[in-house]
Amino acid sequence: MPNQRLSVVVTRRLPDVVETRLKELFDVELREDDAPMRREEIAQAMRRADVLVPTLTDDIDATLLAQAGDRLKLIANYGAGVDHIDVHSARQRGILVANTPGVVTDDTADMAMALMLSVTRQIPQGLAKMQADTWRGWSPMANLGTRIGGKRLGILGMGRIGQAVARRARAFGMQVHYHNRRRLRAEVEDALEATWWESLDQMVARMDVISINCPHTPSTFHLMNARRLKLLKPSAVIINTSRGEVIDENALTRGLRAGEIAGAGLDVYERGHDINPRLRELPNVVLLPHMGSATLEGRIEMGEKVILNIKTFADGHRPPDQVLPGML
Ligand SMILES: O=CC(=O)O
Repeated sequence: MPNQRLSVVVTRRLPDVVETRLKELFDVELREDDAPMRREEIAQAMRRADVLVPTLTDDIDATLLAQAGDRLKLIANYGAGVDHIDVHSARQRGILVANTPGVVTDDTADMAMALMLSVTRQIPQGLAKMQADTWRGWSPMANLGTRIGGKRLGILGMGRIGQAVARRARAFGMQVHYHNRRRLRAEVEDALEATWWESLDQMVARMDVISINCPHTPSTFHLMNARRLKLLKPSAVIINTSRGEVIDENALTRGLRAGEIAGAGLDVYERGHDINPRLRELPNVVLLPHMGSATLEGRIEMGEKVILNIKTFADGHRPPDQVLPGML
């Protein structure tokens, strides 16, 4: 629909520069405060807007999509993961879905490394000591962590983010292994010096650190289930910067409590911010509030991607970051 100002509803507050640009280009409704919209508000928005810009805190399921009017043509998600959107239902209703891949890659990979080092080098424990003023000076046997250099890192999901983690891990001297539905092309694998495992079970059993970097889809739900978690070496550490649903959180908590897994660094949880309370009590766990992609630069670039997706659609083309059900 060229030469027409599209009506766009955005469900959360975004960086100022992004909101300003959206106002220049579209007939946009922005949020006054940052509270997530209620389901009913989203349903209403989907009846009056051409484009909805939701985020991962909005559950755009089939029931909600059934309430969308004929007007809604595009869901331009602010974020890379689209597991909160029923992409199949949207397609059946002729609603396009787009996301913001690429711009969250490096920030999320940085956070995976930060979590890995936090867990293995006990950084939060060191910080707590300093804050409690209980440090009484250097001692050879105090604050002993584990070295990551020379250790085996198993990356589960070798897409953009997995590969960015691999490059960082190589720079830290780790041996990189990965499991992915599809094996990487030989030259990509060689450049990353990464070893492919066809069997996830076999890889899991041999790694010192596991990093979860696959998206959450029906086939990755609880990929790290109780049985597989039991295959981990008791000295192994698990890092998750992807989606909580890939790990059975209760089984992980049990394994950590029982000493069957040495530690975990988690940025994401199975039930959003409703975290298994027992996880909080564990000393060998570093928990972060889903901040893997949280840099101002990244958030602005995500906004630029959303705008490009909407603008391209407004010009009568497919959004560059269209998500199709078959891609999941
Ligand atoms: O988790 C963040 C994203 O999906 O962009």
